[in-house]
Amino acid sequence: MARHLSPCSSSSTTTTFSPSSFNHEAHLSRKFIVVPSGTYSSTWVSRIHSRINQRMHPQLKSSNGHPLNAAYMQDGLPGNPLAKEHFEPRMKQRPIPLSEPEKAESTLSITVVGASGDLAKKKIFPALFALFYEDCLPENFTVFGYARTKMTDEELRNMISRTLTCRIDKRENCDDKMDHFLKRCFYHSGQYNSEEHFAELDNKLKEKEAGKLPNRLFYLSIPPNIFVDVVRCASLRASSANGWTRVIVEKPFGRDSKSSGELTTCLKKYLTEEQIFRIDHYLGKELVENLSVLRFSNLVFEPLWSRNYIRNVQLIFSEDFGIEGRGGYFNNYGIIRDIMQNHLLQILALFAMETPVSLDAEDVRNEKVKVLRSMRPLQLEDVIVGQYKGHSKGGKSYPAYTDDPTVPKDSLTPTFAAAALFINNARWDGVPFLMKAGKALHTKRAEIRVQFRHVPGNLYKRNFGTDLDKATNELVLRVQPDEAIYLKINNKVPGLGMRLDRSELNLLYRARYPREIPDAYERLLLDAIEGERRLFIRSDELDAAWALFTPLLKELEEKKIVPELYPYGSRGPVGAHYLAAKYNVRWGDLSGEDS
Ligand SMILES: NC(=O)C1=CN([C@@H]2O[C@H](COP(=O)(O)OP(=O)(O)OC[C@H]3O[C@@H](n4cnc5c(N)ncnc54)[C@H](OP(=O)(O)O)[C@@H]3O)[C@@H](O)[C@H]2O)C=CC1
Ligand SMILES: O=C1O[C@H](COP(=O)(O)O)[C@@H](O)[C@H](O)[C@H]1O
Repeated sequence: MARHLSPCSSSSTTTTFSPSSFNHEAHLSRKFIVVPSGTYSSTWVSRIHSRINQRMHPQLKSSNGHPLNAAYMQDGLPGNPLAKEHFEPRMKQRPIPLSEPEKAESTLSITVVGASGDLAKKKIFPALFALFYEDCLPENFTVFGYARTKMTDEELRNMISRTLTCRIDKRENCDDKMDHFLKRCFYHSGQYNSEEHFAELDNKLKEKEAGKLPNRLFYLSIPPNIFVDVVRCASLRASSANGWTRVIVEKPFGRDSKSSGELTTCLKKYLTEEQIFRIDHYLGKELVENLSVLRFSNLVFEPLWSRNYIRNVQLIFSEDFGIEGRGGYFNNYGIIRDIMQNHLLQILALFAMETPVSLDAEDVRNEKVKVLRSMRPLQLEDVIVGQYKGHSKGGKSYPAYTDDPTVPKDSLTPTFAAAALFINNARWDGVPFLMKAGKALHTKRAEIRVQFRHVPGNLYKRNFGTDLDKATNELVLRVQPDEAIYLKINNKVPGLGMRLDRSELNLLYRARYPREIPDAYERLLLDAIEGERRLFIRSDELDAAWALFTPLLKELEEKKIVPELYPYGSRGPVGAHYLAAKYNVRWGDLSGEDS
């Protein structure tokens, strides 16, 4: 039966051969590939082609520019329990005979550790279903939930089913797809530090894998204090015997340079760097992915991408809700660690990096690290912090941060911060990169704003009035909501006179691409499954990010800097305006002129 066109397939054509009699692993092991006859879908064909390419041309890229399953060739470096020397020969191009398990069909098991939690329910299971729905998961896959909560398989399925949704354009077979997906979901209850319980999980996984080549992905959707326990137990008792084993680690990766370094050291007792996928879900967002495309594939942008033409860059994150019971985590971290040190800094690095040698993960991450290591140390006077206070509006009252039962009454933890950062390199010398992140503000939004310099000797400056800043071009990448890329330009108002206007050249995603945009977790899960690391954080990137923020965070804490209070639902503390003004910048999101 032919399948629907999937985003995981590159074309909708149908090719002919018989799936039932075709063992693609066995075919990959042959030097010459014979395609049997029969009817088969393009999805499967493209997967097979990918596997053939991986085997014969390890440097080939998939159509989206990703290296094809690069990690499949790199995983399993020797020296720890999860390392599989078995894979070492795959790194070399030579016609070696495959072992029996390699010849067998492979399976994928995804274990969501912390399956009873908020992130698992809200994001991970729905993302896995979306991948299944789009035919992006391998034929043989199993999803396991693991947590301490006692639950049956059926109860897990009920829990998951409440948050599954189908892509708008394919609703007709949604229920069937959900049933199929849920049948592949299982649950194992266990402690996070029990090798015995992970050995039980291993038995269940083996049962489902049924002797096929097992690849295993663990998603650590748990609080950070139990990361190492889980990695130890999983690596010793539940790693794949002869396939790959990878671990996705959720943030926070420590709370400063020291704790992050310790975490990395502990994880590396059990995992190689190649097996660790540190997730920053902002890197999986559509508009963040598009940042490099916009810059490197349009001649009109790249030449302008420097201090010569750019006045300042703004990275803005705001949420219109408060902490809402997450104080146990948040109060120990604060907004700088929660958003700036990772999400916004990652965007900054992508924005400012030099052209990488290629789109390979290591080439891109090398360039990002260079930017991070070129950052000027952050000064306390270039940062302002805030905390939301209670507020009543329209008969409704909104709580202060310290009203939350999970937050200590005397907490100084910032729920808002703004900072001016600089990159000490030739391209960006003197250009302020302003970051702003806050909870309980007037709007939910994430965007990248690029304000360009004035036009020298502008012929039309008389027509702009006194505020020439208002006449400069501004490029905005609205990451969310309502994804868009727009460029503010000056144009003439039609008519006989010479009146100038500000307009937007607007690529509004919902107008141009009516299809639903995949969630960031979908992209990142798929990448981890394919062994693509470009959108995951390498340990030296992490070190550089912490090296930038740790001294500032220490100073804020040691000096007990009191955050400026701002009302729940407001535009944030006024200090953010003064900070921007210090560098002749106005926050673009507060200008009120965007459409
Ligand atoms: N929620 C979100 O939107 C985001 C979360 N993250 C990160 O993802 C991870 C998971 O987040 P989230 O799902 O919100 O976390 P939860 O607090 O919901 O925890 C997940 C599961 O871990 C177990 N757990 C919770 N606290 C403890 C504890 N103290 N000791 C042992 N087990 C515990 C619980 O399962 P059980 O009791 O059944 O064992 C819980 O269901 C965290 O690292 C978080 O920082 C990152 C970005 C966004
Ligand atoms: O990592 C985090 O991100 C969320 C915001 O993610 P988004 O995709 O909804 O923008 C934030 O609420 C949370 O505090 C933080 O830990």
